[in-house]
Amino acid sequence: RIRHYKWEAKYEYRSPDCFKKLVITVNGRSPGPTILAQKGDTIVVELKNSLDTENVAIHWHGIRQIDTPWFDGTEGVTQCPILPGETFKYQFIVDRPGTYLYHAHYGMQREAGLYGSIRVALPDGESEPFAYDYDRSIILNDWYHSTAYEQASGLSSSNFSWVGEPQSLLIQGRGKFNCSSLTFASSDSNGVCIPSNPECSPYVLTVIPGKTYRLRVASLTGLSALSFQVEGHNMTVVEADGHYVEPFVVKSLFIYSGETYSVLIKADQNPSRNYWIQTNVVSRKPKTTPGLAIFNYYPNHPRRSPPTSPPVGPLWDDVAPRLAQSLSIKARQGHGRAPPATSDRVIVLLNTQNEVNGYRRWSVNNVSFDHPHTPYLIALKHNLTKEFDQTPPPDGYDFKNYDIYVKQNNSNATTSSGIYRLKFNTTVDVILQNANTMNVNDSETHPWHLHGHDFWVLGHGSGKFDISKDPKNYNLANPIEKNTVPVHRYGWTALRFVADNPGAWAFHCHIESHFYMGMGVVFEEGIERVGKLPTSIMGCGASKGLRLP
Ligand SMILES: O=C1O[C@H]([C@@H](O)CO)C(O)=C1O
Repeated sequence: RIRHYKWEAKYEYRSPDCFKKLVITVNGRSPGPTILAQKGDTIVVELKNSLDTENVAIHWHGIRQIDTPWFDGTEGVTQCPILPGETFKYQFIVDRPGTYLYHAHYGMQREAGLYGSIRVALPDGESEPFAYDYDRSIILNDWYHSTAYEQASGLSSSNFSWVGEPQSLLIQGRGKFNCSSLTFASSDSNGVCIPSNPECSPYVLTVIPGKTYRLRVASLTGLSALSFQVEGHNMTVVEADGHYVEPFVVKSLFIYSGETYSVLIKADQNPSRNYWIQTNVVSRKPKTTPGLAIFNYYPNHPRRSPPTSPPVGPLWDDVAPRLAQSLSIKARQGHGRAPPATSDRVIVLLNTQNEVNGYRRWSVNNVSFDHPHTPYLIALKHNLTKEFDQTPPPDGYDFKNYDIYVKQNNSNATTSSGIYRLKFNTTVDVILQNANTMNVNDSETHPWHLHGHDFWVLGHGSGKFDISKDPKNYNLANPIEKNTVPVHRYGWTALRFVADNPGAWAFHCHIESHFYMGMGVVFEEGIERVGKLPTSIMGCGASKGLRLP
């Protein structure tokens, strides 16, 4: 079946957390419309860029784009940006059931509000390996009052200015900023922040007592790692990034930017009242008040505040329960695909914060990523070797001498547009190695997202990865497949994937500012197998004058 969508991306004034600012909407909404499809469907999105003075591109997060690597929506990697006034047609197959996302993938544009859900159902006649009565989706986000341009300019200036902590947390596009904390006097009179604005009334999830809900929870935060809880209710985790999870029960779910989970929640509490849905920041010292929504037991009034105070989430600086959750996520019995038993290549990626020529950057193996203006896919396919650095970045770092626990001076970092070229159909292990930042006693959580693939998560550990020892403890029996995974503070995460999807694929930290500051790489595989590129993705850099056969 073909599912045809006509979308228009536009800047509009909105007050998602009561503070009025320009938001990118899709057909008037942020989050945008949900794509509802069935496995095997073809999705066609005709996207009109009505941003007037700004380019756009949309990434279909978690969709592998098999046979359509040019519609991955990653500006600079798989396509040229879509110019103002133009309409671009994305067309791809959703080949797997599950919970996915879409969002802008141009500069720091995702932060402006262009994002939404993709929900792919099983084919007719097939059913999930768990039972539920109703299916609901929510996206968690963090929200800044500064624009993506202000943030990007601050990050890329030699007089570095960090984006800081977000002003609020949004649950399905709704949050609450404390308007009275605004310092400029005219705020209320000119309508910049109005606490009673219905746009910032809390999201309400209405449930029928006794019924079980499949809640698809996703995070697209710009910065924050989150904990998510429904007051007084347990959650059974059953899906992660489109794969069935061996069920486990949590009181709070840790979720990192770019991840999706399905949890089952039974409305089995006292039905005469409502409950809080709460999300709060973990891993960074929170300066943002928790986000709240209402878990409304029908027929209580949906706006009736729960009689209790919102639940308190886990301690922000306690890494142990987050690592424990990461280790609990395994493929559901009888459902996972087994990974290859061995790999052909091991790439260790050291994650560091660096100073490069006076600019604050993030790097992997001391190389800070800087993508060119001719998209890699086009440059590779058409042999435009001058368009990016032909020297690949290193497969490792100085394992012996690098101390991941200390603040380094990192004077040796460079920027590069070089990419990893993978032999087609080989098995690749990637070890994400975390380290100290440029501040003493500081290491951050980074959620890494891979385009074009799912990977098996073979292990997580604390400290420095030891190649002679740690692979012996890999989970090869029932590893979960995901497309986004965190590397915890001072820890490591081991992944395995098969380079079997011809194209050029970004792999990057899903923290918007970190990717912008160079925390990413690109993998190429099987470029010779990529079919004729559509001309619609061209028109920038050296693809402008390209003479096509
Ligand atoms: O990239 C970052 O920069 C700041 C801080 O390290 C600047 O000193 C921070 O918290 C980040 O995540």
